[in-house]
Formats: sequence, C-alpha cells, structure tokens
Amino acid sequence: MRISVIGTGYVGLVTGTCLAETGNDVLCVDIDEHKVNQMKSGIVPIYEPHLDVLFERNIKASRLKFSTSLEKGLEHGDIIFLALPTPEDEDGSADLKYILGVADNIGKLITEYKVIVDKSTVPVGTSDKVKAAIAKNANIEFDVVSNPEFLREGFAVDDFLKPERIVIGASSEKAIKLMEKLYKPFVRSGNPIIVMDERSAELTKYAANSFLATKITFMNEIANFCEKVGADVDKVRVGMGTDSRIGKRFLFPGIGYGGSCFPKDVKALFKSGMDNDYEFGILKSVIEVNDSQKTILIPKIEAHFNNSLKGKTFGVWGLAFKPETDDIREAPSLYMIEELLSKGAKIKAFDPEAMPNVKNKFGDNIYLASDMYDATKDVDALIICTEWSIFRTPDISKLKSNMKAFNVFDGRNLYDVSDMKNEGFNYISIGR
Ligand SMILES: NC(=O)c1ccc[n+]([C@@H]2O[C@H](COP(=O)([O-])OP(=O)(O)OC[C@H]3O[C@@H](n4cnc5c(N)ncnc54)[C@H](O)[C@@H]3O)[C@@H](O)[C@H]2O)c1
Ligand SMILES: O=c1ccn([C@@H]2O[C@H](COP(=O)(O)OP(=O)(O)O[C@H]3O[C@H](CO)[C@@H](O)[C@H](O)[C@H]3O)[C@@H](O)[C@H]2O)c(=O)[nH]1
Repeated sequence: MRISVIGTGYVGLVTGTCLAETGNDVLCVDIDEHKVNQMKSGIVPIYEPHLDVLFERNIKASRLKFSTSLEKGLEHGDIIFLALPTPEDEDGSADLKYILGVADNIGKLITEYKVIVDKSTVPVGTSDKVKAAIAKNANIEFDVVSNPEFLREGFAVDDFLKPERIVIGASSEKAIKLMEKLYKPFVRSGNPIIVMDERSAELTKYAANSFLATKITFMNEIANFCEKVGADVDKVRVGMGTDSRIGKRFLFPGIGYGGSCFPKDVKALFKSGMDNDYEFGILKSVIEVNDSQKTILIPKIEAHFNNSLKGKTFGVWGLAFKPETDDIREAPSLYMIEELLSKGAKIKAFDPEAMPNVKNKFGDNIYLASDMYDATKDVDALIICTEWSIFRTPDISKLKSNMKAFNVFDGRNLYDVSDMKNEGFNYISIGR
C-alpha cells in the first residue's frame, strides 16, 4: 500500500520504517529540513535499538523515502498518518496546533479519497476537530481514523512489529477495511485489532498511560512508606506482583516517571476531565506525588551533608528518562541536577546515549564525563538516575579509588543493600 507519514519524530520514524518493512511504499514527511536531509543520507536521527537495520534495509529497497513537502505526502499516500507532536500547553491540555494546522493544509491540498490516520496522542473529540478542519477547505470524500500508538521507547521496533493490540477508532467501513489490511502482517501472533468508535480510541490511549503512571506512583508511595516503617519495597513488590490480578510489571519504584508521554498525558487527561466537568481526583494526586518523587533523594543527600551542598561534587549516572533511549524529555535526572546546581553543588554526569542532548542544557555548569568512571573522580557522592545495564555491575575497586567519599544515592535500586554496605558504601536507595 502507499503510505505517507507526516511528522518523522519518534513515532513517525518507527511507524514509517516498520510499515516499509512489511512491503508498503512509505514517504515520511517532516518540516525539519535538517532531519529530512539526515534521513535521506541514511542517518537515523534518534537512538532506538534495531531501528537502524530496518531503516537501512528499507531505504535500499526504495520502500522508505523522505520529503519536506506535505503536498508530496498527500499525493503519495492512500493512507496518511499524522505523527505530530501534541505537547503540553500552558494549562496542561494537549496543544493541538500541529495536528489542526496540518489538517487545515490537508483540506487545501487533498484531491482524491484519503484516509487520514491520527497516530498522535490526542484528547477525546480531536477526530471531530480534524474532520472539521479538513472539511472546511475540501470538497472531496475522506475519512479520519484514530489509531493511537502504544510503543515504548527503547522497545519501539518490537512493540510496533509485534503489538499486543492495535486500536482502530473509526466509523467508516471503507477506512476500517483499509486499516485492517495494512495491519494484518502485524497480528500474526493472534493479538487483536480492536475496532471501536473514534472517541473511545482516543480515550483508550490516555487511560492506558494514566493507569500505568498511577501504578508506578502507587508503588513510589508504598516505597516512601516502607522507609517510614522499616519494610523493604523490593519484598513488598514481589509479594504483590505475583498476584496475577496485579502483575509484576510497572511496579518498580524510583525517582518518578518521566519521558515524553506519561507526564504530559496524565496532565492532559486531567485537563480533559476538568473541561468536561469531571475532576479526576486520582490523577491530581498522581501528578503531585510524581512531582515530589523526582527530587525525593535531595533531602536525603542534604541530610547526609548537614544541609550544605555548596562546593560538593556529585557524580550522576544516567541522564535519559529511562534506559535504551537518548531521550531526556521530562527526565527526573534533569530535575535532580537543577536542584543540586541551585544549592551550589557541582556535577559530573555520564549517560551512554543521552550526553549530546544534555550538552546545551546546563552550559558550563556540569562536566560531561568521558565514561561512567570519569564521572566518579573525586566526587563526594554518586547519584544514580537511570538504570542502564552498564551501571548494574560496576568495578567496585575502581569506584572506590575514584570517589572522594563512598556515598551512593541510588534512585533506581540497582544494588543489593547489604552488598553495598559490606563494600563499605553509605548506600541510600528508594524504599529499602
Ligand atoms: N515518543 C513516544 O514514545 C510516543 C509513543 C506513543 C505515542 N506518542 C505520541 O505521538 C505523537 C508524536 O510523538 P513523538 O515523540 O514522535 O514526537 P516528536 O516530537 O519526536 O516528533 C514530532 C515530529 O513532527 C515534526 N513536525 C512538527 N510539525 C510538523 C509539520 N507541520 N509537518 C511535518 N512535520 C512536523 C517535528 O519536526 C518532529 O520531527 C505525540 O502525540 C506523542 O504523545 C509518542
Ligand atoms: O516500573 C516502572 C516502569 C517505568 N517507570 C518509569 O516510567 C517512565 C515511562 O516508562 P516507559 O513506559 O517504559 O516509557 P515510554 O517510552 O514513555 O512509554 C510509555 O509512553 C508511551 C507514549 O505514550 C506509550 O506508548 C507506552 O505504552 C508507555 O509505556 C520512565 O521514566 C520509567 O523510568 C518506573 O518508574 N517504574
């Protein structure tokens, strides 16, 4: 099939590449000329495991092409995916200016039947707004489909190629048939294509993300309470998670959830609720608790250093909002660093992939280390913000010979508490 993807960020790039992989003829369109030129010359502009192999193979097979022209995108595809940003607006709602701006232009450019598919995460009712924006200028038949994306960064290729489910929100039989044909190769494992109305599809995405964010936040509160009463959150987690009604996943406490999705999506669902005369009490608490969780280590660090961090140097391991990505959007590490810098501390940071993205963020105020051990030289403490595998089994003797003092504040519970104590570290983690 002939597919166009408008917006070649994380979701657009993975969508375009994976749809090319199943034999479709894909044109990816982005307004960012630099990015388009990079992709034309074979460079994948994001770090995502396994994407590079598929990307290269499909470019070579001429199934994956790039352009900056929306007009070309509309000419090319029978199905037009919108994978545009829906960032947080000032009032917490999802900003629809990118989606509705492109929809407006589609209305001006469309000359034959197209299925316009919204892959971005958008509030309930957006598909009606997209329809109206296109219809304002177009006299041609078209359909709008809501097809939310559930991929996780770091596992995006696998999640797209072998999804647990595909949600299609549509009211046109013609569009539903086309979408089912397009996605047939991805549901070989028997996982369902779930067809529903557009509003339910739009809400499914927010409900899923908000539920997962709530699950993590609940566990973060249990961890905080464990510290008050001398319980071990690792034991509680396993004890709870083995109940299949609860499940083992997304129960890992830490320094809060981050990333380009959970923080903004929880806020957007809360705002949608308020706009529709419904206050999500649970989401209000999730937002508040997560905000304080991001810096939950700070009082512990301050207490250790007698409330004076001025002139102290901290090594920071992990800048990305989670492992296997270079994405630093809403990364808890950034809040930690900001807070430490404001208290007069110095930072030596290392991340296996995200360093280039942090380069311009704090200017000269932090030293970007050449490797994980370089970030521990002469530090008063090491702070762990992201659970990259490489941090799980450090060379302890190297650490000890580098660090000025043996203090480790672990926001991701990477190590065994008694092992660290036996090694002579003052080891502070979350909920243990
Ligand atoms: N990142 C994820 O893991 C993920 C997963 C599921 C859903 N989502 C949702 O998917 C949507 C896109 O997210 P993302 O992370 O891919 O965004 P992103 O910010 O990484 O990329 C968006 C891209 O759109 C381009 N763009 C902006 N305006 C454009 C225009 N007028 N024409 C063409 N291109 C334009 C930008 O240049 C950028 O390359 C959001 O709604 C997000 O919530 C994201
Ligand atoms: O037990 C856990 C699991 C996750 N996290 C944190 O939660 C955040 C989000 O993690 P994850 O869900 O793995 O990353 P994303 O790539 O943001 O994926 C989420 O957001 C995407 C965008 O909407 C959705 O498509 C995915 O289904 C959804 O998992 C990260 O900061 C993690 O550190 C925890 O603190 N504890």
